[in-house]
Amino acid sequence: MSAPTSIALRGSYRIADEMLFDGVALTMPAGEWSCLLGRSGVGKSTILRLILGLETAGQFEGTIAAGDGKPIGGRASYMAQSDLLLPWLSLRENVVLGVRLRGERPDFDKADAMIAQVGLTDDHAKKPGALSGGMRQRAALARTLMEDCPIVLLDEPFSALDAGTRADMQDLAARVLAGRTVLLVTHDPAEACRLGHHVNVLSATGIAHWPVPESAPIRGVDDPELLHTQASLLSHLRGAA
Ligand SMILES: Nc1ncnc2c1ncn2[C@@H]1O[C@H](COP(=O)(O)OP(=O)(O)OP(=O)(O)O)[C@@H](O)[C@H]1O
Repeated sequence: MSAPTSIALRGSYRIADEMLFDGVALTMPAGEWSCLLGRSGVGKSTILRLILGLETAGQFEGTIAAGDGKPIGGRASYMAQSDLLLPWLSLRENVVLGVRLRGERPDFDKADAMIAQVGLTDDHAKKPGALSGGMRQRAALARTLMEDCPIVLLDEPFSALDAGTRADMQDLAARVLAGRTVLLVTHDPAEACRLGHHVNVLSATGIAHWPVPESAPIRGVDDPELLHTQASLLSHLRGAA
């Protein structure tokens, strides 16, 4: 993996004549997890797509740049809200899809180890249509974690999981993605406070930086400071809704 880099996005975004957000300044420090929260429809997924250089419905005015000055495309992996699993491929073939698309030889030992870590060994030969929503999300997570990219953008990657599995998958992602520049979009204040080196709340008028506990992520689910921080963040989000 090449060295991680910081990423900064500054600007405004409108759809047709409607301003969606203005005066946004989002910085993702190199090698750390930045979390992005905000009410539904405020533009969180749009920000991920803008960073990746993907098409969006509106127009962005501003700058998006990596700290090392190099292009972002080609060194970022992306887990979208929809799992993007190909229905005609087995779970195992879906997990190695990125490698195949680059014309490289899949490392099936690594893929099988990742499938085991997301708890899907017994299901590796099934097609996505035979998996539950949570199983599909774990398969998509395994595919994302297989990629050896220094920049990782995750759009609600744990939203379909039961509470216990969610905590396990957070632990796994934190371990596998340590040292990478990660942007995690989530609606869950507990998740953001557990995983984030930095927590950002997006609104129509900009980004608020939420203070995180002094302990380093990933934080224990029963860390008292974590519980206090996530409660005050939830109150803030309710007020902002
Ligand atoms: N293809 C599209 N055409 C028109 N408008 C769109 C399109 N995609 C998104 N939008 C609009 O852009 C705005 C931002 O959408 P986005 O998906 O970025 O929000 P979000 O904050 O990620 O929402 P959520 O938390 O519900 O996933 C929304 O108002 C949405 O209606």
